[in-house]
Amino acid sequence: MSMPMLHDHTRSQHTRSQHSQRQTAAGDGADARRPAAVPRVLAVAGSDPSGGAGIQADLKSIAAAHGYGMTAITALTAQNTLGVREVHVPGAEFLSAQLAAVSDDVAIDAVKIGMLASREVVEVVARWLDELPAGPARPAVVLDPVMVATSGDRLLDVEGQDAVRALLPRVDVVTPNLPELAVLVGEPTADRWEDAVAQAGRLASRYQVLVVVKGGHLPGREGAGRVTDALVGPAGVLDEVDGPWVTTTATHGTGCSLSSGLATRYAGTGDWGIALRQTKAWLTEAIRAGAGLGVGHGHGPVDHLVQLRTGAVGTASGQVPAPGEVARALAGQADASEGATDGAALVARWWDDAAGHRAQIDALPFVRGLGDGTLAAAHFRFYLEQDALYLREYARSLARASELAPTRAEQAFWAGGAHGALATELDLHTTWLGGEPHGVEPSPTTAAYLDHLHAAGRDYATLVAAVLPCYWIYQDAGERLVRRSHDAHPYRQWLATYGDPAFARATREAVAVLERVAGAAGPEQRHRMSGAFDRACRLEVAFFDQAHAWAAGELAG
Ligand SMILES: Nc1ncnc2c1ncn2[C@@H]1O[C@H](COP(=O)(O)OP(=O)(O)OP(=O)(O)O)[C@@H](O)[C@H]1O
Ligand SMILES: Cc1ncc(COP(=O)(O)O)c(N)n1
Repeated sequence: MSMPMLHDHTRSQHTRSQHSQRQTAAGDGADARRPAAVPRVLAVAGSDPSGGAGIQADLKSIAAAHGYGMTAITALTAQNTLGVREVHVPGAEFLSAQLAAVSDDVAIDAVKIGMLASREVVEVVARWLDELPAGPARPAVVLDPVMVATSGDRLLDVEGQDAVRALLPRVDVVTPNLPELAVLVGEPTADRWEDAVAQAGRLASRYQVLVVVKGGHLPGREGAGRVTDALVGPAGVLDEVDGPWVTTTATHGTGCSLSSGLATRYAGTGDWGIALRQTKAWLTEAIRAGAGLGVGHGHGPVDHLVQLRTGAVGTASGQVPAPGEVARALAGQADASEGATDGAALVARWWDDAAGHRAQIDALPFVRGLGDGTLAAAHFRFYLEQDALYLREYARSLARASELAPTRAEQAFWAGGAHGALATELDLHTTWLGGEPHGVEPSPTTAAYLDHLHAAGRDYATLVAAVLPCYWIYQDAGERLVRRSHDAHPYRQWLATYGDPAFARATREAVAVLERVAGAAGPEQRHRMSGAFDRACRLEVAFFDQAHAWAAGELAG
């Protein structure tokens, strides 16, 4: 239930404002660009004809993150999964022409910079970055400081390596692997995670840039079975995202894929922490599926578009699946049940299991009446009154989730949700109910739902699972309702609230959090989560149905 939360919910905009300060020395104090529905992302990188790294990987990663990809090619390589045979760097002026052709015409939401080959190329890119607009029109910029390929071949000459440091103050985020990080700070390569994070902190404060430090090269990560990436700013670690280590040779292009996925998801969410978490979850699945592509004899590519094939349709990237999409996709997936160990697959299964509840909601007289406009005004009012009561308490549950959240990004996300729920509750009273209610009590259904949320608040994982259906089911049902609106529809003003893009975004992020928490949970905790999720789905059905049950009781009485 609960209408879309009428807030532009919390996003950590630290780097964008830092960036604005950098770009607006004249002090225009411009704000960050708003998150884009379909981010337009430019990859400035080299070409890998075998399709696993470089611009080819970037375009697939951008597509997997639901962005629109564009390219400016810095260098042509003749390489495959075994190694790089030749590199051809076109004249620098031709790169300038490509960059200008795109930015003169297209409003770019994010830029990913990869292989730069030489100092000359670095300088062209630096000049172009300097010419980009400041303030909200400026794209987010992610630099993957590619130096050496997985195969050991150099992709940036020594002069270029020095020059690339000059790009750091011009970008928002840099994503070095451990050897690249060491070169950038001028220190030996870290062989302990704490040292790598400390190095990233020094780089961040020296250049006032955010650093995503990647653990893929850390000694011992194979034995540990986990691999961690961290988002580090000048003041220290902002977020740490860890995931399972996948034993595979299909790691060609992981760095390219991470950086372009990150740029795209940042442009779509406005939050680096969320973008990193979503990207890492997607990349782990892509690495896992890579070997199945059977491409090449060396370090094979990851399967960027794994979601198209397995049908974990977009959940790993935080997208809300269309009705039936996950169910259809999972029907063809033999192993996506008992053995499901990763969060996205698990959550996809819970959602699939809720398909019956969702169909029930669509068939309820209340929802059908709301769709075709025949719903009685008294029923609608009863629903709104209960929704207002519900939202007041739901806000407390979201605040509790914020209190229990293990990371700053999740803490901020739930706090934003709590604020939004309260704002919506207030709006229900002022806009829809004509003032504060008098003598309205929670119905048995509302009370049961609130009891469920309250009981779930003892542990974070269960609480996240319990609060999720309010976002997801509402968004799912709302998507179909909003399509039924028309100019003469008596509830058109209400139906319009279902189309709020901020709520759709919040739902995607909430699902991404649930996936992360489910992925990290143990078997017992997962059991509790699935029970809490299912009960909340059932209560959603009852909540939508209660106006009619109430009316029937009234009539009978
Ligand atoms: N075997 C693996 N299993 C799971 N995740 C991995 C694995 N190897 C790398 N990653 C992840 O892939 C991303 C890239 O990490 P890595 O440290 O390998 O960077 P990189 O060296 O720049 O990549 P590339 O191999 O493209 O050069 C990170 O998010 C990292 O956590
Ligand atoms: C054009 C190009 N850009 C980047 C890489 C790095 O990717 P990896 O380190 O996985 O080989 C590459 N091999 N080729």
